[in-house]
Amino acid sequence: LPGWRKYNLTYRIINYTPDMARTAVDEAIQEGLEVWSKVTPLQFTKISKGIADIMIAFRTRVHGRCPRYFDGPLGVLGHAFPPGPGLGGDTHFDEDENWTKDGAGFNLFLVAAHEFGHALGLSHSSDQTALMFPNYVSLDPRKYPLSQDDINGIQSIYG
Ligand SMILES: CC(C)C[C@H](C(=O)NO)C(=O)N[C@@H](CC(N)=O)C(=O)NCc1cccc(N)c1
Ligand SMILES: [Ca+2]
Ligand SMILES: [Zn+2]
Repeated sequence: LPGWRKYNLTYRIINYTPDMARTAVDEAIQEGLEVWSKVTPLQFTKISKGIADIMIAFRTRVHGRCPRYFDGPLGVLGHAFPPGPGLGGDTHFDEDENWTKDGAGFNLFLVAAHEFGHALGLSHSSDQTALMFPNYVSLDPRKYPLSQDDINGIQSIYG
């Protein structure tokens, strides 16, 4: 099964980027998760210690026991592991990027929403309008970032 076998998932923000206010990071992450909970029965609960399903961290280059590495400024912006125990669901953002809550640099909400798609079981889409399209397209973050392709994908797992 490509998805989580439960609807109530926990997440924990392990560390914060210095690029943004902590409250702005909390909001961007929460909204990035809400994009998906709005169209599925999924619920997300923030915890501040212990092991969460979705452990979120800002990292650079080779980091911890993560099998994937970051590449400095630009290029890869983040990665997330598909549902499962341990590393499954964990989401990392490349701290060598300039993270913002507006149009400058890379919008954390938009990248987070994309990465959480992976953390919930989605892979990349060839639909240019999809949030799960491989490349970052700077959308107006206030616009609804999910395309029908994204909704079909997530509802095929958690319908
Ligand atoms: C092979 C992967 C590790 C690439 C990585 C990715 O897809 N992470 O989910 C990534 O950071 N891709 C860049 C594009 C690239 N340089 O390969 C990206 O912008 N992904 C985040 C993103 C954010 C918002 C929207 C979309 N469509 C994509
Ligand atoms: Ca990078
Ligand atoms: Zn991706």
